[in-house]
Amino acid sequence: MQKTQKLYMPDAEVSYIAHFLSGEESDAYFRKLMEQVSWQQESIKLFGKLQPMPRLTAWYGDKGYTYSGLHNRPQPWLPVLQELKRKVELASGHTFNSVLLNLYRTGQNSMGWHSDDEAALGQEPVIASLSLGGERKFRFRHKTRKDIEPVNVTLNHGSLLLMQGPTQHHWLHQVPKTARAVEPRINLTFRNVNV
Ligand SMILES: O=C(O)CCC(=O)C(=O)O
Ligand SMILES: [Fe+2]
Repeated sequence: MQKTQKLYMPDAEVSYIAHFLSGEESDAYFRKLMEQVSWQQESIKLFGKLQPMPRLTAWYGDKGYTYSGLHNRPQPWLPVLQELKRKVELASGHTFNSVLLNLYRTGQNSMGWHSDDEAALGQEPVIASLSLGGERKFRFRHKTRKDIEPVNVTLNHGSLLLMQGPTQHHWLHQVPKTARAVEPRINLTFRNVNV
């Protein structure tokens, strides 16, 4: 059942569909993506030093795009990614021309605080984030208002999180490390990139 839950967040528009894909579908997509995606170990510049990113990534789509200071030439769509893109487009009512994939191999893999506010994503980007595999915590924090509490969502196997409207202007998000033993997790963020 695709029940949409609206998160209560001022200055944002975020909704969550916990059971976007069935358990069986989710298992099958997880296995296919582990196998078929060309996972890369990229580096990021942190305090002037090149460091390996604490996760593997891959980029598929129609156009090139700069992300975390890296210019990635996207790889051509795989059939499995086009299939997922179609499902996400139907559910969200938006179209997408690229997907960024993240593979968090252990609880020590993570993503730091950021917002997806690169110019190439446009003024009020719609970002559809599909999660497969181990559950991880996803945190939101308002950029300027200290009176607003951070928001935590557990992104489960087969869930879809939709961020749109002014969300990226006003909020940061992260996937923190966890000391718990967690299964590997794949996240796909579908985006629209204008070049
Ligand atoms: O793994 C996630 O849920 C978050 C991914 C993300 O924020 C991003 O790719 O920009
Ligand atoms: Fe993000």
